[in-house]
Amino acid sequence: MADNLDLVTSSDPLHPSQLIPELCQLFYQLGWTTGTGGGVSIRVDNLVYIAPSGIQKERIIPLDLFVMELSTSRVLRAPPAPATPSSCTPLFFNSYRLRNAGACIHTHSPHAVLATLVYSGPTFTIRNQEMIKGIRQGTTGRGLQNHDTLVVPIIENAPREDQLTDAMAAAMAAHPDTCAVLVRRHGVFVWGATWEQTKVMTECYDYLFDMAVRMRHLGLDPAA
Ligand SMILES: CSCCC(=O)C(=O)COP(=O)(O)O
Ligand SMILES: [Zn+2]
Repeated sequence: MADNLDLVTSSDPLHPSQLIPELCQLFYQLGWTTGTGGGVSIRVDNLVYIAPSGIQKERIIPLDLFVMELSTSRVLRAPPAPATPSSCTPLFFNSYRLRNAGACIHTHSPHAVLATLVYSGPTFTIRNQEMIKGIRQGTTGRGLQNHDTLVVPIIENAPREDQLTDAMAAAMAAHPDTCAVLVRRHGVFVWGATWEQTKVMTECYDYLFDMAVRMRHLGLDPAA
């Protein structure tokens, strides 16, 4: 395969090849992408930018990135072997194909994981919180109101990431307004129209997961 180095070479700080390493470093500091876990993917039209699998995400550089074609799943650009694309690639593709997302962020945030333990059922629910206003309604793209009820589906973890693909797609179909899917004892996937919207929503979701766990610990009902 031709190296297609031009796909990951840019001096523009807003180019996906520059943004993904920067965001991974930022998210590492938040405990979202430690131990090689979690990740960030960005789509520009038919091009999907993906980090390599099993690599310390906070040390990624533009030349480490894969570029894939959304319509065919073909790899257009790959770093030297033995690198492979993130094992979360089919889950990122769910957000692009089923929601036309512009970016997808996967975190292993302890706040998200704890929320999936405290909420033992198939959904996480919280209402009447200011930070809910940072989340958008999936179907309309409009921002939610603070008094709206936020529902995030929770799917069960699996030994391999690709085994989560169908369950994630089913949860997205059952919850057309959600912009996130929690994976029990694992983390969360958040998507949005742009990387900026996706980052903001991931921060708000993370805050709300933490808030709900703390409220329950205090005997308060986050869904009340
Ligand atoms: C200790 S990380 C286990 C794999 C995982 O859940 C993840 O998010 C990272 O997968 P990748 O293939 O992108 O390294
Ligand atoms: Zn993961």
